[in-house]
Amino acid sequence: MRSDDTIFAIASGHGRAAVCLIRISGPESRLILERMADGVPQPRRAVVRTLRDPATGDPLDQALVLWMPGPGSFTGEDQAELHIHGGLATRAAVLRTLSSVVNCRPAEAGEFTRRAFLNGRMDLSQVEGLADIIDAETEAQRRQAMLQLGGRLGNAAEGWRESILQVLALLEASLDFSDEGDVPEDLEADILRMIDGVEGEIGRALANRSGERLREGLTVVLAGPPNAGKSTLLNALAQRDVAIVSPIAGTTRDVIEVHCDLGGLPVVIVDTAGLRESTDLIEQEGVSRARARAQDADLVLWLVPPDGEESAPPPARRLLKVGTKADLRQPGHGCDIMIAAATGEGLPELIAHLEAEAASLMGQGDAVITRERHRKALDRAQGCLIRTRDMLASRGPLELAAEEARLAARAIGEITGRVDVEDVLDRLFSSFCIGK
Ligand SMILES: Nc1nc2c(c(=O)[nH]1)N(C=O)[C@@H](CNc1ccc(C(=O)N[C@@H](CCC(=O)O)C(=O)O)cc1)CN2
Ligand SMILES: Nc1nc2c(ncn2[C@@H]2O[C@H](COP(=O)(O)OP(=O)(O)OP(=O)(O)O)[C@@H](O)[C@H]2O)c(=O)[nH]1
Ligand SMILES: [Mg+2]
Repeated sequence: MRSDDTIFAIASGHGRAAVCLIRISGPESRLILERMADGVPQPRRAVVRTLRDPATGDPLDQALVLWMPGPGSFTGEDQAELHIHGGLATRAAVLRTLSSVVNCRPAEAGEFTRRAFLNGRMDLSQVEGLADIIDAETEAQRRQAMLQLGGRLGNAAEGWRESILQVLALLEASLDFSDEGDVPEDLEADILRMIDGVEGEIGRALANRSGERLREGLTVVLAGPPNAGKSTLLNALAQRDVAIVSPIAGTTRDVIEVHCDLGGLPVVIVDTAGLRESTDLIEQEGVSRARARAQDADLVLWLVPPDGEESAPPPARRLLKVGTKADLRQPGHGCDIMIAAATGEGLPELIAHLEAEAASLMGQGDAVITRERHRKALDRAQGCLIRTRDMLASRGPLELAAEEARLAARAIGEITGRVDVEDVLDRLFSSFCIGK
């Protein structure tokens, strides 16, 4: 895809709408406004203009028109916006005219933001923050994404990288100026202290996994024998009729996911097939999917019906034993919590428990890293730093210590996209919607 093309896209949602935003970026943006909108307005001043087909003079729509010249614009190049009426035919007419009056083409997913990145308007960690803002479903996710867009991770990474480059400069100076090929003693102490400082900060960032959990959402799997009341509980938690409930054992076969907002925290509740030996091929598949999801879950709610005490839970990282159909049984069972999803009994307690669990795993909102990509880069950087330090401390070859420091700086550079991130870019931008 050529990056000097002029691109356009509908940046607002599709379907029937009050207003539709058409976004344009690239060198022909000015020409588009001259031909279709009777000239170029003052920069960043919204004006109402009649859009026309320049070939016929035909009025297409009344639009709010914006001119945002580069390099200060979002993409770093000339941009225009047409806020038109939302009708389907209006949209079609404006888009058709756009591609016929000047040389321009529809944008790819994330292409506006890709240009902003390529033009140095934002670093890669900020681009990820922007992607997370679009995908945020809860308040805590939105906050975290805003902090990343604001540069919290990018600034930290740049700071670490600068410190490592300082270490590297001192190592290289020692290489050049010392006859013995080692570091002067007082300098060595300084270098070791600097390495320890950066390594410690990176270690603290790595120790906090709540950012990744918050971005992904906490996965809670409902598992148990058939008829335990899993789907009834899912419907109660979702507050809508998502899953089929019936007195027939083996009703649920597919995995059903519902995204919930528990006090601003994202929790994905997963209903699964009741676990039992079955000769039915479809049910067997459902049961094996249920086991797989339980194994991966952050938390499994193991639902035990009044007559189901003998069944054994599947392997799970964390498991809460929930007695169901409390209305049908005597109190006093070996369960962590008792509910009757059909009547609502015990649900506030269960929800409070889930909220507390979610808060303890992702509630602080103070995590610097939010993706596995960041974790992998920092892990590598930390390994390199530790090798740099060990090499120095054991009077190993200075060249090798310097090389490890160089690799550490490179690994950190991947976070902001300073170094080889081509493969990351394609994946990231394709996760955006068209028009972003
Ligand atoms: N209509 C509209 N709304 C939008 C956007 C947009 O592009 N268009 N955004 C896009 O995703 C977000 C806002 N982000 C933006 C960031 C920078 C600039 C921009 O052109 N800045 C110029 C001018 C600033 C000024 O001086 O007023 C600059 O930084 O120089 C625009 C939007 C969300 N809302
Ligand atoms: N009395 C009573 N009945 C319940 C309660 N919860 C569920 N049931 C009934 O138990 C039966 C099974 O409920 P489901 O929610 O379909 O059970 P399930 O665990 O999803 O079952 P499978 O999908 O077959 O694994 C239905 O008839 C429900 O109405 C409850 O709290 N009290
Ligand atoms: Mg079910």
